Amino acid sequence: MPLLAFLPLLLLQTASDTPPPTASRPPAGAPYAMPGEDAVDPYVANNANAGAIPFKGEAMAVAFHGQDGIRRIVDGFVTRNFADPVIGEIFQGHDQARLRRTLFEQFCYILNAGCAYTGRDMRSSHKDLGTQHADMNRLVENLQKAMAEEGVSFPAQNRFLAKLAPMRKDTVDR
Ligand code: HEM
Repeated sequence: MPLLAFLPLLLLQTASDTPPPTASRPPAGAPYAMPGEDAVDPYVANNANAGAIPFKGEAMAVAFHGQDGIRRIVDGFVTRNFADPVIGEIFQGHDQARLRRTLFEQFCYILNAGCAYTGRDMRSSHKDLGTQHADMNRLVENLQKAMAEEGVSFPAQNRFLAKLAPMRKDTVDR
């Protein structure tokens, strides 16, 4: 009987709960930089900055082993890029902590694994890097190695790379 007495209260509380944040928009007032990261010039956070429309459904998130898998892939990818004998130099002096966070958000958002992207758009974040097509190819190889290490299937790897491919025009100079 006492339990029944609480029932309306419980129902009322559930109904008035605010909906959970969705992957469709960044949290309001998303900060430009998180603690432990370098300051950056102000910009408007928007999922559109991620540069691609997310996959629909859960298949790609599952293929990448959810947020934990995406985190491992991004960590492997960033570590490889900074240590790379060919393109590593381009990354030196850039904020590795920020890159790990924003790349994770971007991949997670595009793979529809439940994140919002709060980083900068691809054109403005790459405008002063002077990267070339060969650098991009090398970067893609590093991503392929990181995805293979996580055990992502080749079809799923290729679907993801096809989503990123159009960003070449914004991230590469010539
Ligand atoms: C599809 C291609 C690419 C994607 C999706 C991508 C993604 C990103 C993201 C999400 C950021 C962080 C943005 C922010 O700080 O708010 C970033 C920054 C950066 N990217 Fe890329 N990137 C791509 C191509 C490249 C290439 C080809 C290179 C060089 C080989 C490169 C080097 C860098 C560097 C050095 C930064 C740090 C810039 C800074 O500190 O201001 N990226 N990239």
